[in-house]
Amino acid sequence: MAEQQNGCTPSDCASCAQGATCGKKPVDLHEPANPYSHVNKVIAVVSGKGGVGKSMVTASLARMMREQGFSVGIMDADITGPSIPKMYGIHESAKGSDAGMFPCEAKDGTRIMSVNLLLEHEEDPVIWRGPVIAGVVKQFWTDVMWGELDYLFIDMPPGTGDVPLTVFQSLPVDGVVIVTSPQDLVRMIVKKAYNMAEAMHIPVLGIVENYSYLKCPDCGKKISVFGESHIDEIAEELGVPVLGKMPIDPALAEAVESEKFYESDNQYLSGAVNKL
Ligand SMILES: Nc1ncnc2c1ncn2[C@@H]1O[C@H](COP(=O)(O)OP(=O)(O)OP(=O)(O)O)[C@@H](O)[C@H]1O
Repeated sequence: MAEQQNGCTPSDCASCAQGATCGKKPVDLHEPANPYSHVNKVIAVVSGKGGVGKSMVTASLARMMREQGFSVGIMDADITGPSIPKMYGIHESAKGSDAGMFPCEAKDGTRIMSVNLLLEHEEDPVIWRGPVIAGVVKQFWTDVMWGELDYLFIDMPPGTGDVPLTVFQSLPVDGVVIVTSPQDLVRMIVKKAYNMAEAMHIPVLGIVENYSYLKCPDCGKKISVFGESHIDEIAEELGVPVLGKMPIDPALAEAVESEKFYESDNQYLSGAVNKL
């Protein structure tokens, strides 16, 4: 897992000849959860680049698990581009007590924390430097009272910068879901995300392809808007499952636009239920 320094893990140390004397023993950088949080599984949703619909996939996975009867939270770690609260029609401010901050609860019971719930006006831009942003994400773990959760999904900012690094090092992430779209650079981009997770010793649970195709409303033909998909080959090469292929679906876009994602019923990822 993320207990590493100089590329070593505790299990590496156990079998290393220098294990007893090495001054570079792994340091556990994990931050403690808020005492009022009991989270069973933490899943980070990542993408190697922006614009692939990562928030859509995060919320879709959360919805799916919610529909299965699990208690679910979403941590919106995309601090400079938060979109989760609006998808669920949440515009209020998060409340707090001496013990920490309460996540806001969506109409389907999904608990949400996002920087937008802490800003005076939700249109205010977040103009903070990387370390400050990373610190806020850490606080979403240490200071938020998530309560009992079966799943906490983290909507990560795109790429492999400060925030993903902080999340992987500081939070007990159980697995990563990689989101991508069927475009030319996809092989390289997926591999970047995969390699980052591997470097942090976090298992990749699978890949979701978004914008896979568009179904013609008249004849039902599938149109590959962004080119032919290569996700099956890439997933096989990496030895990870494809959790689903999501088409461009106007019903999903409408659920976001109308801020009623809590009503959306996305079947495209149903194959992922047993893999999370
Ligand atoms: N499969 C889809 N079908 C229809 N609309 C989609 C789909 N995926 C995403 N969208 C829409 O595209 C827009 C951008 O999606 P989203 O907010 O998830 O991207 P994002 O999280 O900003 O992407 P990234 O974080 O990768 O830059 C949203 O308005 C969303 O409703």
